[in-house]
Amino acid sequence: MKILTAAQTRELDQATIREQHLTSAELMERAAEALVEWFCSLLDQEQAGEVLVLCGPGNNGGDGLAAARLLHQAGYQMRVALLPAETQSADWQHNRLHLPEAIPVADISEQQLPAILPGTVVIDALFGTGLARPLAGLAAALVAHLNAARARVVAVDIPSGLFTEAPQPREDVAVRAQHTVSFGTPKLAFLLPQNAEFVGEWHVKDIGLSQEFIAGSTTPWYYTDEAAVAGALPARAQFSHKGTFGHALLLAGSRGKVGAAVLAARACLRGGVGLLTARVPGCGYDIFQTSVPEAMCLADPQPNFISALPDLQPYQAVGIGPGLGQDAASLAVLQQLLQTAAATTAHQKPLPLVIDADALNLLGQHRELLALLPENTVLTPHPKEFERLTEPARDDYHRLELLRQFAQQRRCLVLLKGAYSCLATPTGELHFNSTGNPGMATGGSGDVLTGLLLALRADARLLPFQAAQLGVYAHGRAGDLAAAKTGQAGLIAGDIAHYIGPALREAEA
Ligand SMILES: NC(=O)C1=CN([C@@H]2O[C@H](COP(=O)(O)OP(=O)(O)OC[C@H]3O[C@@H](n4cnc5c(N)ncnc54)[C@H](OP(=O)(O)O)[C@@H]3O)[C@@H](O)[C@H]2O)[C@@H](O)CC1
Ligand SMILES: Nc1ncnc2c1ncn2[C@@H]1O[C@H](COP(=O)(O)OP(=O)(O)O)[C@@H](O)[C@H]1O
Ligand SMILES: [K+]
Repeated sequence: MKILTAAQTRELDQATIREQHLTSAELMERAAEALVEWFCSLLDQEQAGEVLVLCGPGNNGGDGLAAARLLHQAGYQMRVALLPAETQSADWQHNRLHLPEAIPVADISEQQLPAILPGTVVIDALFGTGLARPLAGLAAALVAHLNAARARVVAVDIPSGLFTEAPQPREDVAVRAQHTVSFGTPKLAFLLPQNAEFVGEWHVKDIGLSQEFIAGSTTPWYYTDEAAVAGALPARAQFSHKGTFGHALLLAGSRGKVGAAVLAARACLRGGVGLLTARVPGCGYDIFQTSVPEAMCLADPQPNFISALPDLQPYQAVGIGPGLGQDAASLAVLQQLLQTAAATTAHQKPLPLVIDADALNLLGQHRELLALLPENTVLTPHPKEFERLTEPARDDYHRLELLRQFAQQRRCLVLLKGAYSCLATPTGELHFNSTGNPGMATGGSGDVLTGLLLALRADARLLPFQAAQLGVYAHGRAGDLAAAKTGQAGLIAGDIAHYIGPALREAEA
């Protein structure tokens, strides 16, 4: 699903009106109906108590006025407060005229901020995608008053004060909502950690906006939902054999971290690899062979870390990093891997690599090695590892820009991990993942992801981006399936590996 800018959202609005021969008020009515339907499913009249709608002067306020009317008709006890402005939009005026007289309406002023008791349900319809500048004056005072009130807040389209695709100066206020109900497409602001305290849980409602306009829009931002990966995993042909699905090499583990190799290997096998060989330090040989009998194992001559690169000739993809440690000998292995991979081919392409964890940290310390990365290498840094590869980011938006630049410059697929993990492509696209949950914030989750990505990169049937996107999505989906059984607190990384099969099956052609 595409993520559009505020300007594109406005054009989308107009395109929909033209294409479907609507009035803009009719489109606003759809938005209000979608909001109200969602609201009624959240709280009934009794649970809601009095509902206060705060309305700004534009179409976001217009949505609020229309929703107030519809909720009143549904039997909710409504109150409306209007933020004064020199002019109001035409559809605002339309809905103001049609507001039932039974609903009390007050004008907001510095002297008369609306009373908001703790627990009141407030619908924030002050500003939406038309926010033109940071909040100041009365609007800022109102938002501070609302945030101090400890009300239950539902934001319409986007919490007022948040920009759709840009950061706000730090001192600015924005509404802190528990829920944000948005229309048509998700907003970039929803996907960034710095906005989580404002956005709360977000919901995107389909209001029949022009699919043709969306299809024709250019954007660097995408949201990987179920539809984006549907059918991404080709069905297995009747006469396929283990060679069909690739032979992967995993370089992982050091003394005390052999578990990382075990987890990555299990995930790789569950990811459908044909054959898996793991290079582990000498101390890991028995552990590994006992824990993952389906994989082959090449013990390193060193007992505590990996010091020598096996011959790469038999392999269709190589993963390196989980539990690797940062010994100088392992750095030399990484360097040799990068040099050799560029010259080795699988499926007539540079040997696919997946680089994670300490291998990323080593790259960060020796940035001259970045120039050796073969095209379409998959790197999976969490924000700290990404900072070591690049520079500290000013904020989440700046980090996205660094991510985009890095992926373009290095012609790699770079996955910035976390909630809504963001996959950057060599062409400058950013794909935010929709699956996963905070139960996955547990040691080893990333190792499982590396193993799964390795399996999918070894599968010659998948293009590099498809493999990475499917891997990230299925990893999160496996985490969601696992959490449904164990709860988030009880989830451990091995559970994610266990559910990779069911998660991948959902994406099978
Ligand atoms: N597109 C869609 O798909 C659909 C969109 N819909 C809805 O429309 C919303 C967008 O409406 P919108 O464009 O009228 O903008 P909106 O957010 O109401 O704000 C503009 C007003 O605020 C003012 N203003 C701005 N910044 C300010 C500030 N800092 N401090 C003070 N004032 C400030 C600005 O005044 P000005 O800048 O001219 O002074 C203007 O009056 C969208 O979020 C969604 O809810 C749905 O109805 C249908 C489907
Ligand atoms: N709050 C969250 N929501 C969704 N996914 C998460 C969340 N926290 C962590 N994850 C996922 O779990 C994995 C954690 O990886 P990483 O930080 O490398 O952990 P480790 O090094 O312990 O294996 C990533 O894929 C990340 O996207
Ligand atoms: K709003």
